[in-house]
Amino acid sequence: MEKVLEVKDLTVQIGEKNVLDAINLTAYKKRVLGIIGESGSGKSMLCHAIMQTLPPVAQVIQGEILYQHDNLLHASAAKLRTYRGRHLSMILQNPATAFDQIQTIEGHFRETLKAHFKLTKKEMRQIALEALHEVQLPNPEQLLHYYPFQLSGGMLQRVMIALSLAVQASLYIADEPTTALDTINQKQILTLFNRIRLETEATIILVTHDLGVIAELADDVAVMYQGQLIEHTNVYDLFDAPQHDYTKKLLQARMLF
Ligand SMILES: Nc1ncnc2c1ncn2[C@@H]1O[C@H](COP(=O)(O)OP(=O)(O)OP(=O)(O)O)[C@@H](O)[C@H]1O
Repeated sequence: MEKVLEVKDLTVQIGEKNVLDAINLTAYKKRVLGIIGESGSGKSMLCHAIMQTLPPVAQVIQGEILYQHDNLLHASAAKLRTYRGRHLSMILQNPATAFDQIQTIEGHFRETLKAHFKLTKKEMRQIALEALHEVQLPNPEQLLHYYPFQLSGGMLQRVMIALSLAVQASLYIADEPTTALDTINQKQILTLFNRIRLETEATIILVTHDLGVIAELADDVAVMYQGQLIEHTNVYDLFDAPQHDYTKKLLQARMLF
């Protein structure tokens, strides 16, 4: 298995508190790494640390974040911009905040593609249409002329994924991507992630509260508890032979439903 991302001994503090405490984590090519853990355990902090979008109050105390063997913590601002726009894709819970409300969907595709490739308008349009088709949004031609506020949360979520597909992102970080969506949209997004896993070379890091989602999609799982990563294993071992008491409780709680 090819390592795409390696987090080594990462500690992040807010005030006196270690919100991430000596985290070691590996994500592999073409695999889905699920991250679970109770509210406040540090899942979002970990995603933001990887994307280098931590809030200003958070301080990295020690560690490394290696993306394709390059330490993101020491990358230049220009390199980080390239990584974020082209390689790393963060799929947010509330996609509306990620869009410029006075820019059409086509405008968003152009801006993203122009930043990383030399393409004509016609080529960019073609790539956008193909990506929107990939995420199974209806009437892509028409959609290109829409503004973000004209689309539902589920549609925007898919446009976000389409933008990442258009640049062939290699690492998707999805922080509770379906929490704000209704059941039908949830299912569609998860199906889409499954297709990305099967049909592209990408790695997906998926934060979720839902063990059902983990069972369905994840190849590997990391369990977070109070800022620590207490278990990091493949999905079969997690369900068959959980090591940590917290993980056992989590699995038992699920059996009750
Ligand atoms: N901007 C902030 N300022 C101060 N503390 C913060 C901030 N953001 C997060 N924290 C704290 O950092 C810790 C980890 O939070 P984080 O959001 O990563 O948890 P989480 O596991 O993603 O929780 P949830 O499942 O509820 O999203 C928590 O104790 C939280 O209160």
